Amino acid sequence: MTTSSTKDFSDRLLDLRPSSSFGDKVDEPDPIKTFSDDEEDDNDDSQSMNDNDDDDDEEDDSSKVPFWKQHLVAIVIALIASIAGHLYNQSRTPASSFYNTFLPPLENSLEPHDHLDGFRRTANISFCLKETMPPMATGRLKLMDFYISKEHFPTLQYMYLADQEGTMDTYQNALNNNHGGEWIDDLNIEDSQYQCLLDQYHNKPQNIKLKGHTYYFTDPTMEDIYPELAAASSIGSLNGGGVAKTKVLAVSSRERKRKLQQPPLTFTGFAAKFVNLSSKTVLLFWDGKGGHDSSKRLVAEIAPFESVGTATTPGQSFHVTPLYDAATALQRWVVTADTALIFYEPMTPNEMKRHLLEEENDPKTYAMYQRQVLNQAFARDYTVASKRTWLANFPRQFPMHYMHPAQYIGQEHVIGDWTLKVASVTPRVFIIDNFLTPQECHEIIRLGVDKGLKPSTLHASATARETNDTATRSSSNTWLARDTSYLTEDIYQRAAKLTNIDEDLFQKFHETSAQHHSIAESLQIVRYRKGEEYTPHHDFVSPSINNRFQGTRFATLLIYLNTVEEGGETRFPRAVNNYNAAGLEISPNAGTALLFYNMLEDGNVDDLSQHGSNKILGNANKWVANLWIWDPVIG
Ligand SMILES: O=C(O)CCC(=O)C(=O)O
Ligand SMILES: [Fe+2]
Repeated sequence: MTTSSTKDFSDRLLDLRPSSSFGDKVDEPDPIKTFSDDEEDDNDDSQSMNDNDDDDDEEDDSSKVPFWKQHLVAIVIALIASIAGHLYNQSRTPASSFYNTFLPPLENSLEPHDHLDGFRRTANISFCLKETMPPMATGRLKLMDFYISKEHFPTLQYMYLADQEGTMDTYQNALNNNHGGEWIDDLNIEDSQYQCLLDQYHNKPQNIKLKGHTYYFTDPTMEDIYPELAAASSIGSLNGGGVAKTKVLAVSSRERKRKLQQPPLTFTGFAAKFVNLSSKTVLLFWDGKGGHDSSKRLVAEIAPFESVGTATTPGQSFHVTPLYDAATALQRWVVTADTALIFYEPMTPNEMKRHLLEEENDPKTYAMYQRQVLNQAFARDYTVASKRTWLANFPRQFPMHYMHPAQYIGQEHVIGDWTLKVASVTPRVFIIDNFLTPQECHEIIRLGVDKGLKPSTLHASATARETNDTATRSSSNTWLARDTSYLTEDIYQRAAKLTNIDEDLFQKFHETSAQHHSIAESLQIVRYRKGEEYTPHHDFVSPSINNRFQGTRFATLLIYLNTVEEGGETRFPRAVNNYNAAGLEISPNAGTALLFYNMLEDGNVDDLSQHGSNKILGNANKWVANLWIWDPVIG
């Protein structure tokens, strides 16, 4: 079979090195894990082909045979592979122009396109009557009310004003030039929702809050996820046994009820978010397992009025310290899933106003503080309605990219030759077999090895610095830009087709470009060796509250490059199903892809999208490629 030969091939060519030096390095899983764990850059680290990690060369006992004879087969294979690789991998460098006569040069235009035209951060909130809210295409979104104190009117007002602006500069100016947070009457804002807000502001007594509406995502029930079982129960009771029973109807009602239950999950983790509502940078520490000073670990540095996300488990404690005095805890919290959004808020709103406006004369920072307080107010109402933690920044436009529906487990969507099979409704996970051929898997691994792998890193938010925590993520990785080869180019095209998103948006991401017109990062190639793992984490990132687009990793396309027999399953430990207390586990199968969404339709990120890679148990390495797709745009 093709898959087993794939494995043999990669075992032989890529997994020859003993992995013992890494095998026992991994600690027990860590109860904290930052939201975003990956470098976003595709910088060209010029590491050599053989990644420098302690390959123990095996003793050669046939030393009397001439070198060339010993290695003849390997040399011939390497030569053929290298020529074939070059033929396949048409680079645009002049040196390979010979091959370019066979294929047209790679196109990588960075033409600005218009998917952000008309983007409005305030698009999905309304201050008019509920009845005027447009009906939603999906039944999973329900209307909710939220209430904003009248003091926050200027903050909203400047958000509407900024949304009217065309460029990033005029947008930021409108946000920042807010006259010290005071309302001014003569702003020319055309938005009809804003007009309703203005009416409320004028017509409501001072102590009555402004009332807004938006939609929140409602969790699917077990009946939604298993409609056949649910139907069996209702048809059974309607027919009362008078009709000939089908196989499904033969299930007793107690049995049906049991089958519609989720086993108690073995994993209790969740995403927590820490917001610094103080005007000084703080350090966020996790207190660690030992509970003494030496066990504490730095999670991230949090700038004033910014935030950081981390995955954790109930009962873990965290504290913040001043930036230059890490020994002094300013405040400490023990987190639970119900208190997963934490504000470090040392001053009252009046004190902060006095401090920033009178003492510091800094209306720009005061405006940022107010946006965070507005977010805090919305977060409370969102949680009351949805029973979920608001981990995004209010207001956040709903995802603009297409999302494949996942109505029940086993549902299928056919796109060309692919079938997307729903493996989980919540979180939304699809399995796609034969996304790559075995040869293509080999080629991607080869490109990754050529580029040079280095130990994977982690970072906590768009603004936090990187860390390298081997207890959390012990793999090695590298990045391949879209225009690396015709194959990578093709993978981006396939990804666009599979996700039903305009292919032009998947253009090569240029870090240096101010244009922000890509939604796709470089392809990340990851190798796990025996004993290595990636503890449960979230792929989404926590953007700055100031960011216009609130971009985050909307979807993950994870492609298995080889088949792994022992361990190495991708695990969604909180996936809802009726059969596995460990959630959803998928064994790597060469060429198969997983598509999952890290966001919900209501603009929040999906806490249940938490996932990781189980430890590799056998001697065969695990290789994956992942492609992160952002909404609405990177950065
Ligand atoms: O290797 C896997 O199965 C998961 C990888 C992953 O979650 C990631 O790279 O973010
Ligand atoms: Fe991940």
